[in-house]
Amino acid sequence: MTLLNHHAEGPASAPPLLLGPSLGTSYALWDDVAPELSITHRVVRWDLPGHGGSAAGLIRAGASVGDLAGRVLALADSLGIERFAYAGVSLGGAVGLHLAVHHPERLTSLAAICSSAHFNGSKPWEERAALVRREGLAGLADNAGARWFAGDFTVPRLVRDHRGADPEAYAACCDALAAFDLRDRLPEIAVPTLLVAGREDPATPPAHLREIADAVPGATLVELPGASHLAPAQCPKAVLTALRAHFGQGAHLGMAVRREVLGDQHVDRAQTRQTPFTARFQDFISRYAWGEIWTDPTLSRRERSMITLTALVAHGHYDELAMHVRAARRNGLTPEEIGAVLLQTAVYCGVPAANSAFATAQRVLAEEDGTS
Ligand SMILES: O=C(O)CC1=CCC(=O)O1
Repeated sequence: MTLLNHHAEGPASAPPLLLGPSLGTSYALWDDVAPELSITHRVVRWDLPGHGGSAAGLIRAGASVGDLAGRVLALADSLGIERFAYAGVSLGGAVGLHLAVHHPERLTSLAAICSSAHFNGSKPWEERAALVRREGLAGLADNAGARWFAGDFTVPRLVRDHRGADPEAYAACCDALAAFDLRDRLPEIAVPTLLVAGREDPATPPAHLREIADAVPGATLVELPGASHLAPAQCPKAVLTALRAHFGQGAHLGMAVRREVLGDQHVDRAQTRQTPFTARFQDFISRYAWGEIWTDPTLSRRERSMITLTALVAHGHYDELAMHVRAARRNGLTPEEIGAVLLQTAVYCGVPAANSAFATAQRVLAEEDGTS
């Protein structure tokens, strides 16, 4: 079966995240966002039928958003992806809402960006479909900037892709928008849902996203100043921040605990030194060590500090030990208690190891609070 054209990036073992485009665009809409998301996710972005590299024959006149969602599920199946997080812009977001209502077992999480549960009824889309079937896409592409972007901003590649889309396939996507209205079903959506609105979006203004946020239980709404309809292209950093917080909560929570235990100065320094080569490791540490282990309430942070100090002495990791002596003080251990832990390591890890550990800890404590 012919599949939607797509581009996959990120580790094959990472949690899958599918990204959907808006009408008239291609997956290039995600150029400034997807590579960053692919640090933690297996990102698959796809093209609408007749847009970008997808065959026009993948959609017919009178199509529905459900038909497009079916194409997305077929793509996921072909990649061996059973459950996935999903983010989509406008029509791509409508596909996400449809999946959340009709195929909730396939979704882990949803973000709808500059989208809506209805696109202002059928009339404007019937008119647009008729115009495109009659005259092609040149006229619409000429004024794409005003519909898509705030101010003088533009992305020539996206406007070119709009001009190059197949008119019949584009018109069939308009048919799908004309028939789309999911308002009554929104309260059924049970996956974690994020709505992102562009404050200056004339096509799907913030009120449309607020309507979804009000109806979907537990949904979060973020409004972006300076963004119009194609927020991922015009405000990629803000969109990235919102998506990261939504899809990577482990890392988010982990980062907060890491800052509490190791201090802002240390974490900021580690972040500044981060390179594309080390980014996945840093993210792994935040999610796993800090997001899962240090956040587990079974043991107190004081107890975890004692265990960590001992383990670091056992393996002779004295640089890490210095960092964790500081962390132990932040977690409430007194210099006397730290000394007692190190004394015990002399029994179980060996006197030379404890000797080096005392030297390291003494230096750190003297720097920290002049207690030694
Ligand atoms: O093309 C537009 O004017 C805006 C739009 C509506 C639905 C979509 O995907 O883009």
